[in-house]
Amino acid sequence: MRGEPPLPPFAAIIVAAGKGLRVGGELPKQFRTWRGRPLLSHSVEALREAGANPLIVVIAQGAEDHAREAIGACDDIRFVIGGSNRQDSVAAGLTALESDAPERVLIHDAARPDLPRAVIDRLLGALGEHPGAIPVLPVVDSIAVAGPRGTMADKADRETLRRVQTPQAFRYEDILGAHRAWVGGTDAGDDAQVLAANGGEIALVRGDERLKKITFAEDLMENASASAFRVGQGFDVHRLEEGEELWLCGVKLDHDKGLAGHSDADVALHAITDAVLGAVGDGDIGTHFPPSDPQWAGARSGRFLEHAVKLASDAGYALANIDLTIICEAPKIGPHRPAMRAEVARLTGLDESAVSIKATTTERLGFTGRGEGIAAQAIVALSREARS
Ligand SMILES: Nc1ccn([C@@H]2O[C@H](COP(=O)(O)OP(=O)(O)OP(=O)(O)O)[C@@H](O)[C@H]2O)c(=O)n1
Ligand SMILES: C[C@](O)(CO)[C@H](O)COP(=O)(O)O
Repeated sequence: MRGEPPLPPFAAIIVAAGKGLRVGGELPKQFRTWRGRPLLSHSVEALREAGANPLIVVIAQGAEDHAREAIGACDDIRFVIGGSNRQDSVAAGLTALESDAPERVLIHDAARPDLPRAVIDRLLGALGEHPGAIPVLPVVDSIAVAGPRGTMADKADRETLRRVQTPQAFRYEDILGAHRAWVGGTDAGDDAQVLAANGGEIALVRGDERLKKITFAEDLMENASASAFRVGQGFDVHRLEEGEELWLCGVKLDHDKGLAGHSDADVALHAITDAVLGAVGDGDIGTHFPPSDPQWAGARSGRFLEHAVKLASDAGYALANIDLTIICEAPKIGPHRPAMRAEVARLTGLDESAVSIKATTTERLGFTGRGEGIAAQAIVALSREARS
């Protein structure tokens, strides 16, 4: 606990059943890494620390494993399967609380990971007077109403407008009744709109800029707007064994020994892949392709690198250059350098001039010197992709 005084009892629902289409990528944004750990885990921790009980996390069908992995120890959390839109997911969470019948409930987007305790305090405080309370921020830009042909149709008075965040706080019976009574047809933008449509008055309390919603790929990157470049480094070692194939940079080399590993053990591509993942702060090769997973047995490592480059692109970054060093006594890398360079360029979409492949020995010292294994290290630079 952070040492703040206890709050009156309240339940909480975190909706995390969305697809994260605007962020893109295979893994929905709530399970992606933000500030070093899964996005979902941030709101879970904030609400847990504030004393939310029960704490419901609404997830999509089939997402249980991702959710458990994201949250870690989760005996105190109830998972509920959500619906095809946010409103249905909230309704599923509210229904799951029926037997608990809490007095108050906070409804929060997993997509808003930085949840200050002071906002929770303000919201619950406002519930003394009102059946609902939401955190809002002023609008600081002037507002244009867009017309059908991409021209300005009208202006709006920003003084009366507010940006609405979550969590949103409600008296449970009121918000449950309002969701059940909803006849709005189209999706409500949020739960305050659902309660207001049923006659409930909503208090506006001060929100917090930190509660920004992660909506686009660049939002996942800390200080993304300020960071035009990213740098990552990767290092890997594989054992040389007789009877194995030797793959380096996606090229098969003739040699009396090959590298052993779960995949094709291409130590050079593994180092580059880890460097790319490091540059975007998205785990390492084992996070995305666990050695325990049989589907990666014998896999071509080019797939790993292509995936890492795609993740970087999803995060708004393009590879700028690669500098790789392969450390071994034999085979000689020089004769294979052009083929390796061409293959790495093909896998990453880089021009060959941006792919440097160097080799060195360790003067017969250590495991590489004794020919027991090959090591590789890579540094990559990424630059921000221009987005419209
Ligand atoms: N069927 C849905 C859709 C959304 N959400 C949740 O509602 C919150 C706000 O939605 P949004 O930011 O739009 O997330 P997504 O719907 O996942 O994003 P996108 O619209 O880009 O697909 C998110 O925490 C999301 O997981 C949900 O629980 N169930
Ligand atoms: C609920 C919400 O976060 C309040 O601002 C917002 O309406 C969610 O919108 P989305 O389109 O589902 O991201």
